[in-house]
Amino acid sequence: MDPKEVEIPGNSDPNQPGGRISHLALDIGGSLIKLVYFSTNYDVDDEVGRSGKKSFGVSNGNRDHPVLKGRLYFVKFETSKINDCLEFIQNKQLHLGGYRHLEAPPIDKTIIKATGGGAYKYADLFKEKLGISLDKEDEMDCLVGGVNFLLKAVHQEAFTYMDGQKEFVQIDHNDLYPYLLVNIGSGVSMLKVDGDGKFERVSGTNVGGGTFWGLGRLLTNCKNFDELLELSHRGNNRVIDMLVGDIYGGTDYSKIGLSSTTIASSFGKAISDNKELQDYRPEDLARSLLRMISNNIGQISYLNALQFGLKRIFFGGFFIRGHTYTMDTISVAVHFWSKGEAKAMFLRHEGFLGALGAFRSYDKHGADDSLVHQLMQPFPTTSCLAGDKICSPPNGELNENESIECSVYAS
Ligand SMILES: Nc1ncnc2c1ncn2[C@@H]1O[C@H](COP(=O)(O)OP(=O)(O)OP(=O)(O)O)[C@@H](O)[C@H]1O
Ligand SMILES: CC(C)(CO)[C@@H](O)C(=O)NCCC(=O)O
Repeated sequence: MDPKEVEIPGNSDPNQPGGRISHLALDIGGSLIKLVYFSTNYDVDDEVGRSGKKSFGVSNGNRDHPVLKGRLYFVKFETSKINDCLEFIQNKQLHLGGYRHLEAPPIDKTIIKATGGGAYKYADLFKEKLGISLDKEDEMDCLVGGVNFLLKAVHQEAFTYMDGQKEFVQIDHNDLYPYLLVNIGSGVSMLKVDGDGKFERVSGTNVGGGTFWGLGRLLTNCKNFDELLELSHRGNNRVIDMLVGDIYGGTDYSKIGLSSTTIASSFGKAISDNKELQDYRPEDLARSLLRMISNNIGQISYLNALQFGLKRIFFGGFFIRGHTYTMDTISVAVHFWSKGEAKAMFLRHEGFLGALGAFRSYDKHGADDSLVHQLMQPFPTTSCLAGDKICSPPNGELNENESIECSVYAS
């Protein structure tokens, strides 16, 4: 794209008098649509500028673009409710926050960065309903771009979770690579990341978040994902999982390092209990299912980390949902299989990696890493609650309905 052919317009944000929205990016996945957008109350920022002038190219002397100070907003919708998402974008006029091809025919003039399979599947719908074109960015590129951005720019983004203890991880920018990124969406992608834009998708599994939600819904009749998570929180997996102790008469199988409480076979008790589905409590079914899927992903992740000699594994994707039991199970699996050698880490903005990567790609043609050049500690806001039809996570760990204070360059 020739920078001369485009402009990034600002438009009014009805929720923020005088606010301007200058960028919107989408990640349209198999289960969820994620939106990231930037909004500012200020016009061109005076404070950061040099020589008392408006801040053109402030922190990067090569740039001759104004700097806008404002906030990044994070919102999500279920993909099956894409019409709610279109309505939200329309109501807030977010679709004007892309870039414009000045010479394109009217229907192709406004362009929004988008990633995920839905950027292909729903391109015509976006054109028909909002009159915008989706500029497709590769999903894996965006995931890696999103994580690297978060790890470098956001204070207290990554943390470990084990035995009920959450600890933020200090990221050394000079010692970040290589690492394994495990993105648990509907399906799971595993990427070995060696640098910014330097990565390989080394593995994946079809047993992921979609499997948990899909099977869980069938087994428990839950009506939404958070209800299923909430159920799992209250359940006891031992009711339905077959443990080593169930097979070994209550004792450990210590010769091969298995304690009596290790799950020998997920859902294994169902073969001999002589019970029907309705005889099990939905709580216990949900717990066994969550544990089975989290364990499996933890183990495959560890095996990939082992194969490529990686000690750090970052887990992202909306399956995790900041849910303590999920994180605990994944961490224990990684710890168990790696004998404490590898470390599972989680991300505060876990579900927005791809959308953030797409957001960053607006700056592809600019200098270095300068679209979002200044970030502060994220803190909660209520600004985007109105458009989000999805409840907050059960443990109150907000990964949506949050904003990050930041600055962007506008063309
Ligand atoms: N409110 C929700 N509704 C549906 N699923 C949810 C919700 N919250 C969390 N999830 C979980 O998150 C998963 C989707 O995660 P994510 O948005 O990262 O992936 P995706 O982009 O939709 O999938 P993919 O990348 O495979 O296309 C769901 O499959 C489900 O397990
Ligand atoms: C197909 C994608 C990449 C779509 O996001 C994801 O759902 C996934 O990685 N699924 C796992 C596919 C596999 O590697 O078996």
